[in-house]
Amino acid sequence: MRVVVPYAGRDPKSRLSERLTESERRAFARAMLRDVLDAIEAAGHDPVVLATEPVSVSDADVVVDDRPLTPAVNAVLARLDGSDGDGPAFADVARDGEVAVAMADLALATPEAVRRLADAEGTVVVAPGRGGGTNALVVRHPEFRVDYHGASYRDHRRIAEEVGASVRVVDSMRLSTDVDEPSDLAEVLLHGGGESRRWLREAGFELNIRGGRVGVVREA
Ligand SMILES: Nc1nc2c(ncn2[C@@H]2O[C@H](COP(=O)(O)OP(=O)(O)OP(=O)(O)O)[C@@H](O)[C@H]2O)c(=O)[nH]1
Ligand SMILES: C[C@H](OP(=O)(O)O)C(=O)O
Repeated sequence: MRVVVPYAGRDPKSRLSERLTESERRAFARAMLRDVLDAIEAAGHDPVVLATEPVSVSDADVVVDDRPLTPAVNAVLARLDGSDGDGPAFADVARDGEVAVAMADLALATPEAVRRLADAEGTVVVAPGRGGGTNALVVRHPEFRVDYHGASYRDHRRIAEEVGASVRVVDSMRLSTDVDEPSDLAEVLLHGGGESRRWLREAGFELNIRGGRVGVVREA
């Protein structure tokens, strides 16, 4: 299945700016993107980065679309009813009748988690993110469209209901953990296995285990 991975490379991960400089956030966002692409490929699926500006990644197509997240993803979903876009970029979406969308900040994603998402039945499959977001979707319904930000998990369930889609929710710690805030860095150190964890370790981050929830500290 085609898995679209939205990626905003300019000033990414602004909610991490109290811990990371802008160039560090760019490098860390790239490391997370790499982990997501690796998980998708190892699951036997076909990632395509939907990027706001050109980005070089090995083993994955990149399509540049500088529109905001929601219209950029909806232009891909419109392929499912053949009503938008006639370039070659997402021709396989129309052919297959299905497409997945997985965010580039799912640093804990594994091939198993991606397979569970892709194999779930339902004409709309949703993997909720912490705090009300939507970390991954499979769309097999031609009329479903996204509306990201805010409580998008709730919005996507409502939109799916309105178009008559059958909804399945994937309950997955690995897909629900998007890395947005400093406390999420602890999850990467605890459960990550790829480039993102390596990048944090090399940048001097360690777990801070002092009672209560585990956090992170950075070596001076
Ligand atoms: N193509 C595209 N991807 C986007 C856009 N905005 C965010 N993304 C991607 O969508 C996913 C979720 O993004 P967010 O966590 O909401 O935003 P972020 O820019 O990564 O981080 P913050 O600045 O902290 O909000 C990430 O994979 C982003 O790279 C956009 O305008 N276009
Ligand atoms: C794009 C947005 O991501 P969040 O801001 O929740 O990480 C959402 O999932 O709607």
